[in-house]
Amino acid sequence: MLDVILVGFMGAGKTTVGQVLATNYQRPHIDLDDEIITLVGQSIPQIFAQAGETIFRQWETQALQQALAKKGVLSAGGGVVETAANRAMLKQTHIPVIYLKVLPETVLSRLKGDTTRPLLQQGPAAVRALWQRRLALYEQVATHAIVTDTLTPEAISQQIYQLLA
Ligand SMILES: Nc1ncnc2c1ncn2[C@@H]1O[C@H](COP(=O)(O)OP(=O)(O)OP(=O)(O)O)[C@@H](O)[C@H]1O
Ligand SMILES: O=C(O)C1=C[C@@H](O)[C@@H](O)[C@H](O)C1
Ligand SMILES: [Mg+2]
Repeated sequence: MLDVILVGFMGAGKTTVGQVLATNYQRPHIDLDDEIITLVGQSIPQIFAQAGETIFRQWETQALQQALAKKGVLSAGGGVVETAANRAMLKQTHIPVIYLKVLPETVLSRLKGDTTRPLLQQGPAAVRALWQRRLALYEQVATHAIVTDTLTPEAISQQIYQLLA
């Protein structure tokens, strides 16, 4: 069974913190975006460009289903909460779901110049609107939340460990 699932907006640090947690506590690390890339055999920008977001979300649901049966630390993708079936899976599981909270300003600063996230390419106003719309969705699925804007990945990893101890 997984130990913990990390959710939150793009740039919240799910991948970074998941790697630190997994290394520190000698657990496997699973990144849902990497699982999708392996499943489909294409990069995320390629999937969005060729198949579109709706199909990407279907792959994401399949990857989540598979990941929930694995062991270790799962870093979700930022949009995992977009799909009702994913929210239901996250709410039903007994695995702790940690919401890494981050302000849009922090996201925009951390991900300035990023070209790997298709939903960031529409500019700051669109990112802020997406962030606002998703707020309640992360709250719905989370068992715990950590405000991460001013914390290092190491400090966040330690807070998660303490929350789960
Ligand atoms: N706590 C932090 N403090 C400073 N920078 C951070 C922190 N966490 C992550 N970053 C930086 O922000 C960027 C995005 O981090 P990361 O890829 O972990 O985000 P993510 O939540 O996995 O995003 P996505 O939803 O797109 O998968 C990286 O450059 C990373 O180094
Ligand atoms: O927030 C999102 O919708 C996304 C976040 C990334 O992790 C990737 O899953 C993809 O770029 C979509
Ligand atoms: Mg990530």
